Amino acid sequence: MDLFDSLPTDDSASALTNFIIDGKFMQSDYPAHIHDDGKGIVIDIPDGRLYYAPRYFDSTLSDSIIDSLLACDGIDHSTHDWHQQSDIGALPFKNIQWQQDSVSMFGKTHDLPRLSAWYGDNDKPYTYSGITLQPKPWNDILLELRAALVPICKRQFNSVLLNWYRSGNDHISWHTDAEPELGTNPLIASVNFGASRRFLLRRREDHTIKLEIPLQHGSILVMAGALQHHWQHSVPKQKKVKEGRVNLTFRTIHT
Ligand SMILES: O=C(O)CCC(=O)C(=O)O
Ligand SMILES: [Fe+2]
Repeated sequence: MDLFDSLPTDDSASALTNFIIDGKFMQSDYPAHIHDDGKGIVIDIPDGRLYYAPRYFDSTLSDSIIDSLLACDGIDHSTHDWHQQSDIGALPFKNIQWQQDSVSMFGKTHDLPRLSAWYGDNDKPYTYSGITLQPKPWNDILLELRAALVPICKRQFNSVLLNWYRSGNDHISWHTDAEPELGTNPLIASVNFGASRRFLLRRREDHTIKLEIPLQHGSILVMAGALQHHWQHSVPKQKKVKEGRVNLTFRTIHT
């Protein structure tokens, strides 16, 4: 079966109108409209543009995708206590070789508060938070997800960074995706499965200017324009969230 046989064809367009009130995105001041594809919302923010499709993949398909992304021989990923698991990189994951990355700061190493994996064309190394990652080769699931983005992004990305937030304790701090190898005004497509988490954006030079988007199971968020140069983003801790979440950010690396 083609994983993407069942893209939603239902009344998702009518559900989208709940995100737009008087021409503005949710509680924000930013103008928003429904995209011609009927699946997503376009949000215009100063120096950037966002496309958000809350249910790009239907829930049955999304369930099976997260199941594949976390599958590990001999472990039930949905009940396992991943925060207590050491030696992640040595486990027999079926599709994604997850790893615990760490960063060095002031002579000390710190584990990142999430697990990650990097896949893509093999000639595209990437430096991220001070660590250089060599991508692992594409597999079928990642290629299908990449293909599903073509109608929106009109391009084939050459790499993807996966983040696994094991629970609401895992998070990503304020940052921009403005590494030099992404070029000027990078287009970044973020795909989300599992727990719904808060995705926050704030202006680099004025942190009181903010926007929040709930990234739910099966959603896609595309960040475009000069956004990475003017806005930071983060996924804060949400202590009450017990369920895991996998986020994939597809990117084009220029080397
Ligand atoms: O998990 C997310 O939604 C964001 C991930 C992210 O910002 C990144 O990997 O650079
Ligand atoms: Fe990011």
